[in-house]
Amino acid sequence: MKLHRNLVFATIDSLNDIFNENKQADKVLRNTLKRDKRWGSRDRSFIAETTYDIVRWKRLYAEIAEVKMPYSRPNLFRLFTVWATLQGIKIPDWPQFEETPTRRIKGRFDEAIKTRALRESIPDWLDKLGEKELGKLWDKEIAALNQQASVVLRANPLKATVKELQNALFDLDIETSTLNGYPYALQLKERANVFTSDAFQKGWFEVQDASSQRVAAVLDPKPGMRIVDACAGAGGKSLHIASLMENKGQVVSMDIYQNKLNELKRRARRNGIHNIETRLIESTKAIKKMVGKADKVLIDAPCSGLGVLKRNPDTKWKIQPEFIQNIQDTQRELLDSYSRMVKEGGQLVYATCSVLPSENGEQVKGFLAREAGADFSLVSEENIYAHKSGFDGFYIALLQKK
Ligand SMILES: C[S@@+](CC[C@H](N)C(=O)[O-])C[C@H]1O[C@@H](n2cnc3c(N)ncnc32)[C@H](O)[C@@H]1O
Repeated sequence: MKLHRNLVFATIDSLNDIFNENKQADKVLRNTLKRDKRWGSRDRSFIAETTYDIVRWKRLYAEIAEVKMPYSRPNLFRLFTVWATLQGIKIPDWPQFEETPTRRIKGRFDEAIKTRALRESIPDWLDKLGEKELGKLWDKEIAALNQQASVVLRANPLKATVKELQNALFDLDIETSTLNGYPYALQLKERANVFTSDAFQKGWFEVQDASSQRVAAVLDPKPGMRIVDACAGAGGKSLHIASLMENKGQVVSMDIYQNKLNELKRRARRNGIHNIETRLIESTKAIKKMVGKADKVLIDAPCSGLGVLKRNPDTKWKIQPEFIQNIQDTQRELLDSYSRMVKEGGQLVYATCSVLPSENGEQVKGFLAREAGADFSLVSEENIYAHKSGFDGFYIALLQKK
């Protein structure tokens, strides 16, 4: 592979924003990719994938390159050199690479990967926490979470069948395969920009990981029901739920951020969905109004996001142990408070995109042991691990109210 100057520079600029300016990787890349209209899809994927790779492997590469934060521009080039050398790419003789020794990279790599926290490129505290919580599973799980995520779509049955969507994409040279056990999913055989397709503009599909598609499946909403999606965000699950209800009944999508709910409304319009009502949670009033009124409530709780490291590798560098502690307090409060919206005989689904038992099964166990959970019983729970499923790590528990 030949390296092109403007693509490498765009990658270095993106890394600078992510590492030194503490900006979110997906937002930084969205901006960088707007920079030059002449870039084709290969150029764009080079910038995006190289940036994500270097973010993912930051600790390992920094150890090999012997550089420390904050990274100067020459140090960002050293990180890039480690990436390129390990990929077997020849380093060009540009002045930016003059100071970057390539000879010792392979030897230092062999030495570094003897230590798991370096090999998997994670902070020491996270390695300790993962081992404490998952024991032997952690080794395989963190390795799987360091793999690049595959792209999975969810067909919107209000607009198209899976077959119709597959054919429409095939006409655009985008090959997909169906996934056993995920009735609306199509997995892309190769990465492609699906957002520019006519099918996307017409609301035929959303991009949604296979594990995430399990959440609405477990909730099992039926036409005519009233469902509360209490942490709806931009609506990934709400849209899925509403589509399964065939636009009949009501989905009340709540969140504490209006901008996310606005995005949800935009997506609902594209999806041809009319039965979602968004409600901003500004105080406990919004919850009190709904106490005992929902057939089913989904708490897709804010979490550490450790199950989705494949697609958000910068989470490794952004979260701190205190954040995980605080988010667990929030999860406990949400379970106690939002479960009150379930009517008698109704159901509650608690889900996270984390693989830590302390955010998952232990939260549910704690809830069931408290007064707030006294009327509930556990029907089923799924611990979805990336190393077993091949998709995101998730947790989904279904609870029944007496
Ligand atoms: C895991 S994300 C939800 C993702 C969303 N359900 C989806 O499928 O796209 C968790 C959401 O909880 C929201 N949140 C955080 N604290 C909350 C609270 N106290 N009450 C309700 N939502 C909250 C966040 O804004 C975020 O959108």
